[in-house]
Amino acid sequence: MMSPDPNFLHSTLGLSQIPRWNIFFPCNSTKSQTHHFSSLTHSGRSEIFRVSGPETRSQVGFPFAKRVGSSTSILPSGSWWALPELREDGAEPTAAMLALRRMWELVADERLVAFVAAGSLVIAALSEITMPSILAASIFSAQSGETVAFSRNALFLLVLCLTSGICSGLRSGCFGILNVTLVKRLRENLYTAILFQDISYFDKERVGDLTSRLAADCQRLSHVIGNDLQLILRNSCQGTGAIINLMALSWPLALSALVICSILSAIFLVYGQYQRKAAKLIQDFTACANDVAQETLSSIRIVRAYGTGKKEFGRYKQLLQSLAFINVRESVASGFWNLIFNTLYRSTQIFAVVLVGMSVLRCHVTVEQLTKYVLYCEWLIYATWRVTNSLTSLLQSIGASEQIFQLMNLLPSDQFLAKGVKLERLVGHIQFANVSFHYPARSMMPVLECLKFSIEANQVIAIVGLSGSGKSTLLNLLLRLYEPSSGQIYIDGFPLNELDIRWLREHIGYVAQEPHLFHMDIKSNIKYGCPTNIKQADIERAAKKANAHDFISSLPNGYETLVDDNALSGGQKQRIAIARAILRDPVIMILDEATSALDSESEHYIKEVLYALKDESKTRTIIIIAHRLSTIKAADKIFVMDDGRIIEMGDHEELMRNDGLYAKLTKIQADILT
Ligand SMILES: Nc1ncnc2c1ncn2[C@@H]1O[C@H](COP(=O)(O)OP(=O)(O)OP(=O)(O)O)[C@@H](O)[C@H]1O
Repeated sequence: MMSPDPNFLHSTLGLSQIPRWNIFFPCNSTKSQTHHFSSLTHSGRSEIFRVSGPETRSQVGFPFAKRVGSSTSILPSGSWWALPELREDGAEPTAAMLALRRMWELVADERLVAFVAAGSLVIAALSEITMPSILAASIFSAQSGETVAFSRNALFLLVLCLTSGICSGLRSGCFGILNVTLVKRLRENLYTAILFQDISYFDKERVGDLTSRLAADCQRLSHVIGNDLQLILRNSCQGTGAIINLMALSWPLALSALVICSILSAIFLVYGQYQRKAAKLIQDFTACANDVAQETLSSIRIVRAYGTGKKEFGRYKQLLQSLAFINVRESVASGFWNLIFNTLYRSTQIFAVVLVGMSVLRCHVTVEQLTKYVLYCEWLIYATWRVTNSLTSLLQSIGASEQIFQLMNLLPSDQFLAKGVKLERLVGHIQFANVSFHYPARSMMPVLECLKFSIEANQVIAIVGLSGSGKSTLLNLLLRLYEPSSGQIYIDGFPLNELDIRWLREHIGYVAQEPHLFHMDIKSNIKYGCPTNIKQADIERAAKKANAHDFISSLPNGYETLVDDNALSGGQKQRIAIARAILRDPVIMILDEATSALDSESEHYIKEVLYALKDESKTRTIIIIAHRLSTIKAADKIFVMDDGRIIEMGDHEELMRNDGLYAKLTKIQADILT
């Protein structure tokens, strides 16, 4: 099996697939004395660099012995252990304190629960750590026939047992509540912060990355309170109790136990770091593998049609190899850790028995003290291990929280902050005054240049032009999805950016070029964004005007049919989207005709919709981007766009007489259709 090919990973995944880390993956190197690493960076750039070292075969490891290569490479710090590099996300202690404070602010409402959690944690820990001492005392008091002391100890044990049981239950329940509250509030705040960003923000960010912040990263943070913090506090209490008890028994013995714990902690820190790095890589590569599988399976028709099944399997297999590469190393490291931990732990017991046994023989300590020493040593070692483990995990989880808090710090778009003007009545007069625009993501590429026109209320305006000439962009500005780079747009004489955008959008009906249906029934899709008191009769009326009623009624569940983006044809989706826009009874109707709607049915259908919209008492300004020019002959005015400018303007007859681009496009389409 080959090691993962970095160039493959780079070209097929881009870096967006591995969102958060700079990953350096060891390449296959059979002869050279150096490691080649390929870095997959955020910019998608692939860098190769070398690290000197012994000969390696950084292959995945099956069969294991064959893959290990030279025997020295598997020794600690040997080249076999090299994992892909990634940006450390463990938080600094100061950043950790800040993050913990923010988390506390999110759960501060539940402070009573927090105090009960902390209180029960301390009481349970103290009860548990007192037990070994009383247990030993009970046994030895029974052995020496001290009935009163035995009964007192047994009763005390019962009380400790009850308190630790009740308090442990309270502790887990309360920490659980805090945990759920934290994750819920994190997700609420994060989702709101994302939802109210400018549209240009979504041009830069991948939806997959944002949803991963919401799902995986928030879930990961839940470990902080539910697990890490709880375990750190609990084991610190128990560890301190164990040390105090050991000190009370004999301070030289207590110091020797502490030395063993320090050695174990140091080894664990090294192993823990390796293990967490491996865990993060496993998480990332699993996510990549899932992405590839999701992409392939959701495009299965294209994959089948182009016969790329094997290639897609290859993509997936490469990622599985990367996963196996890391998993094998992680498993071997875990084996080493278990070996060291168990050996040291058992040798501590032997050491204690030998050392303290000698003291017993010399009558310096009693057998009861020896028993207590062994028991508390055990507690101390486990407590040290758990504190070290949870502390590393806490810092890692908090490291992951940085991006969440950064996102939560984003201010909502100005559109939602500003309190704009609500006009008494919207008439539908639109004016573009020297409007120029470039997308924020492509600041060097002007898309619209010095647009200057006005549209009277109740007019039907058609916008035509070659693909990429800026038609949809013009509508995006009118919907205020983006702000013009220069110039001003006026609605009924008011600058667009001074109007209350929510109010304005209530009066605009918009049908996008690629209409999107939500995963809900047709009825809910049609009334999406309308007030809740819409009647079924209103929905059906809108559907009839959009020519959607007949096909909806023919479905087995009619308006109750559950749909999504895949369950209907393009034309049917377009009709539902039009019904949705009509139901709003908009003053300004914006229709971005689907590029694919170049069939003969579409001609009648667009005409019918325009007719239905005009055939009403209400004044309505209609702007339609038309790809099929014969559909818009009757428009009051036609704008012809080319390369971000309006190069011709007039009605059908005028433009045909002009014999410009419009006339040329009309003739070409007529020739194609005859
Ligand atoms: N979100 C975006 N970020 C950057 N550039 C964009 C974005 N959307 C569109 N563009 C670019 O802006 C230009 C105009 O695109 P627009 O979608 O407005 O053209 P169009 O005339 O509507 O095309 P079509 O008829 O094919 O729908 C194109 O060059 C396109 O690549």
